Amino acid sequence: MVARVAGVFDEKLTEAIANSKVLVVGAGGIGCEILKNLVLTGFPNIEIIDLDTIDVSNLNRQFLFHKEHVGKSKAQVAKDSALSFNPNVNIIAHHDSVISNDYGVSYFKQFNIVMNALDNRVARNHVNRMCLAADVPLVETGTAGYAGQVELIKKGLTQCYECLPKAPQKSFPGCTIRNTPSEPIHCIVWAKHLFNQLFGEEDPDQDVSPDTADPEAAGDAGSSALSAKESETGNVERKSTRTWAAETNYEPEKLFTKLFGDDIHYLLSMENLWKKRRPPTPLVWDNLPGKDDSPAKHSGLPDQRVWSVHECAQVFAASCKALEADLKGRPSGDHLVWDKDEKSSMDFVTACANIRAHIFNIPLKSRFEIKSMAGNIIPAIATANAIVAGLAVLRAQNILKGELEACTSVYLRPKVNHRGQLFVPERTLTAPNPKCYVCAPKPEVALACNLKHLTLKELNSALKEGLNMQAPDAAVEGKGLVVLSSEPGETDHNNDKTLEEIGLNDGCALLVDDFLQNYEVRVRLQQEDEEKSWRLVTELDTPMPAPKEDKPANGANGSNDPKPGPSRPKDDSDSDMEIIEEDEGVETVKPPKRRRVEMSDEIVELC
Ligand SMILES: Nc1ncnc2c1ncn2[C@@H]1O[C@H](COP(=O)(O)OP(=O)(O)OP(=O)(O)O)[C@@H](O)[C@H]1O
Ligand SMILES: [Zn+2]
Repeated sequence: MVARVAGVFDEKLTEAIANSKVLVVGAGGIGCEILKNLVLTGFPNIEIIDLDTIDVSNLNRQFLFHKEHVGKSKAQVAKDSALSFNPNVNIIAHHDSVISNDYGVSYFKQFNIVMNALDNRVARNHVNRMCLAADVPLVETGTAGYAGQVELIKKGLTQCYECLPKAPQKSFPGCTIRNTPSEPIHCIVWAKHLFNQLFGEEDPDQDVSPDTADPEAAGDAGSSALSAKESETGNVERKSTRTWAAETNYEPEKLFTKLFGDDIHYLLSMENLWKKRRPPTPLVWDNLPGKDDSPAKHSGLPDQRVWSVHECAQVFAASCKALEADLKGRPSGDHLVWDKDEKSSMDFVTACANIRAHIFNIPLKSRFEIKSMAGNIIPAIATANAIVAGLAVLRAQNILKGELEACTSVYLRPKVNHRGQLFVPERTLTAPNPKCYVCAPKPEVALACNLKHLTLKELNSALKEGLNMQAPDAAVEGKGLVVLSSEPGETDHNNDKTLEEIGLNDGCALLVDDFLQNYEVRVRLQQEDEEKSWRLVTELDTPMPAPKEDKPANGANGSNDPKPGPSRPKDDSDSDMEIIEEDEGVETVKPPKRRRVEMSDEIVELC
């Protein structure tokens, strides 16, 4: 099949398309559709970037990919398949992260339009900045289940991707997770933390053992358990869970007894917790509910069925052993990264979450349901991707015709609204937020921290994490003193000095820039004695205009992006699923094969 579009569009558009050059970022669910549409519409010069390889789970909706392509570069295969529709198109494929020095401002400048088909904030923020710096119109797309969105981002004309604050991650108090879970999600978060404690990157904020500092337990928490003997499985919370597990050779029965027996006894001894709650029931390995279930109870798809506690314990044992073997096969100090698509990781979390749920009288869930909840996932819908990609290419045509004012955002609603609309366009473009710390003429932000404690190394992380910079350089305003340099080695000797030690005090301002992103921001330092780490204070935090009437409420579909009015859906797609939000940790190097960090990691606040 060869697409022929001559005569379909008016002369002006045909010519504009013929002279255009378009960059598509992401060759996943939406990216494949966009590429196909561009090729069929006669766009002659297209570049496509994707860092990933094709997974079997992509095949159900990323139709440019087939079974024989599994393991190959998404960008390259997308190119090859798209060329079969129109071999006359010039497509350049990059198997690469868009967040790479190779794609600087001058690279972006060569395009008339950039089209984002990404699945994470980090990459979206980055492309947003590159397009602002290069002054290239960006068509930003996203879907979340049946909902979707297409919007134009154009310097000086519209809001940028970072003009509005992002929805905070859903958080649960640490003591709910560790001591008093009451919903399945609490057990799922606990199970993911346990995975990290045993096999992943250990994080002290993800402790899974009973929390004796729980204010509700009021001081005498667990005194009886503490005074009790040091059990065979190790005293509760005296060693790190990992150390103890390694010493016991990850013996499933011993792990089970500690986690679901001893620790629960310990929690029971925190009597105040159970005065108004149903107390948990410790489990005994040899006597688990469901042991004598008839085989009929085990029929049906294992993913859709709720496993008995006995089955969960068996899956727990098998997955523990598989994960231990995986960990042992790695160089010392390496760790596993939880991945909902990795069988043992998902089995482990399903089993642990359900065993804990049973203990706390919380309804058990199927593996399928837990997978959705563990990744904050909703199904990825191929038709939503296709519709959004279609709208995106229509917007690309508007842009080429110079009709920027007509490029209002369009929202795909999950259901027809009271006016009978499935697509809801904005009436006008939304102007840039003058307080945006990215696209304002003089971007500014405050960094609240304790200058006596925050080191330069931590400042570097704060700028990277908080401001999504890749390689920040920072100099003291008015003095020109360079305190952070992106040149390796230049300021490393100061890494462990605190900001106070290098002479920075409350009210000082740093001029911070990221050469790669062509982005400069003034960072005011704000001394806060109580601040344990750091916090960005932006004026974006001021309330935004109320949602307009006929749009889905913010986050209505669980999307990640708190735009006023319709939410900006996020398309963190997965096999048959789509993640709404996660603390993205997309690799920024050039990986031939990535292993995405897909922890949705609800930020757990310690109470
Ligand atoms: N920094 C980046 N540079 C280039 N491509 C990226 C980057 N971050 C994400 N992507 C790509 O954006 C695409 C998003 O598409 P989509 O949401 O459909 O993902 P996907 O194909 O479902 O991936 P998976 O199911 O493996 O998570 C993915 O192919 C992903 O590899
Ligand atoms: Zn902005």
